[in-house]
Amino acid sequence: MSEKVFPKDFMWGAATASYQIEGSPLADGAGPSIWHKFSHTPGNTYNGDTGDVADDHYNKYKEDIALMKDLGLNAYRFSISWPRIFPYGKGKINEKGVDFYNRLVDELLKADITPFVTLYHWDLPAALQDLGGWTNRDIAYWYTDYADYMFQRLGDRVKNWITLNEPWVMAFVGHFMGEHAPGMKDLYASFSVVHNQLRAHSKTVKAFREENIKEGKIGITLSNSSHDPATNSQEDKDAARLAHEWTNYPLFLNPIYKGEYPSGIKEYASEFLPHNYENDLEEIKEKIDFVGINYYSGDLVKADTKSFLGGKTVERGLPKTEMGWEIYPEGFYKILKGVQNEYNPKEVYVTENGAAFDDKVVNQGVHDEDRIDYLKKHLEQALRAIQNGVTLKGYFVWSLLDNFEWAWGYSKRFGIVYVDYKTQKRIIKDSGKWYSQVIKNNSFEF
Ligand SMILES: CO[C@H](O)c1c[n+]2c([nH]1)[C@H](O)[C@@H](O)[C@H](O)[C@H]2CO
Repeated sequence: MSEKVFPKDFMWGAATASYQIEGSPLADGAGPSIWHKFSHTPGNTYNGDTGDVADDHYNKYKEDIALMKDLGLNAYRFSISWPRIFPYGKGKINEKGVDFYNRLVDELLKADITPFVTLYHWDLPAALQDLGGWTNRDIAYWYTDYADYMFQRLGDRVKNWITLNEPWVMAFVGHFMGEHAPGMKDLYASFSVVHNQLRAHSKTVKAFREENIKEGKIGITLSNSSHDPATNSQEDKDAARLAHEWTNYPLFLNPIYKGEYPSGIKEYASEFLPHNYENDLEEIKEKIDFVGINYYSGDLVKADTKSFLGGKTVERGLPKTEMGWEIYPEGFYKILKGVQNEYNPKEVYVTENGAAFDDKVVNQGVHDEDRIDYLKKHLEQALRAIQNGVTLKGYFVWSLLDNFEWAWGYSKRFGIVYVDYKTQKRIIKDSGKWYSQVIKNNSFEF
């Protein structure tokens, strides 16, 4: 393999999520999600932004798939909105919600674009939150029933399934920091949410196996930030290791692959884990087909007795994106290599990588050289990972379209396609044109 070309059949895609792009959250019988309620609660999002319209993808999906085709994508990662299917989370089924995703999948296949479906990207049916949401052990059954229903309805055409998107963010940003829905601030709740998501994930993997979906594959997508010790001191090294075990893939892959939480979590955070959690570990340890890795940035960790797990992040003084995240491509390699070394997954996909910059339309174009530079530097590290034994099979840029960036509303743009929210006009940014060339050449050098 030439040193700058990705393997033959490497998958090139883009990623989105239902609440961030679809709009029409209550259309055609859909029930409210916790993000519908959270964004409609004053003070929770920038400018009071909500997902009521977003990119109007619910109505413009055919136009957007035509855009994907123009860009040359051969895969597309999107999420299903659980409350469109089960308006109350369980029980009554909303056929019109199922129809939308049937139409979306059929249109993707017509365009020769492989669908990669995320079953859960944070938009929990609000009715289930009223029952405790992810803190209620029964959610493992509610979620598995929802997932299994989707396998039955779409499994003849959708072969690649992701159970959960970034369970760490759901658990800690949503239940400890309070900055995401459902807006809780309870560390015990957070660790119960970690544990119940793992139970739901593994029950769903079992249900997936029983559905016997021809050529089907199932995995999980995990958030990661490369944590390096701020100094060579043992205290900083220990703090960086704990931060890695807590916020990155080990918190979930250790139980899934090894049947136990990471050693640092057991040693320093076991009081927060649910009572008798050990009884669930055997069931949680369930083989998956691939690991999805999300990566955006890295940081330094300094020992700090006042911080949770004894560490706080400090900056390196590197250039930052519009999110204030330092640009650290080498961390991408470290995360990818670390996953392979620690768990040796059959397949790895980069299910999100991208950057927000202050994009402006100039002469009907968006000249986002900073995003091209970010993407190129990270693709170099992804190829380096493959050349060093990582079973990386595909890359999904975040995101196809500028979209609703959670608590930041529409103030942060991650798309390779610009969205004018007043007119809903799409403009392919220079980074989108560049990415199209990457796909055509299977390389970031052309
Ligand atoms: C530290 O970044 C996280 O891993 C992360 C970044 N992002 C994500 N997770 C989410 O999966 C997306 O919904 C966000 O839109 C996207 C951009 O913020």
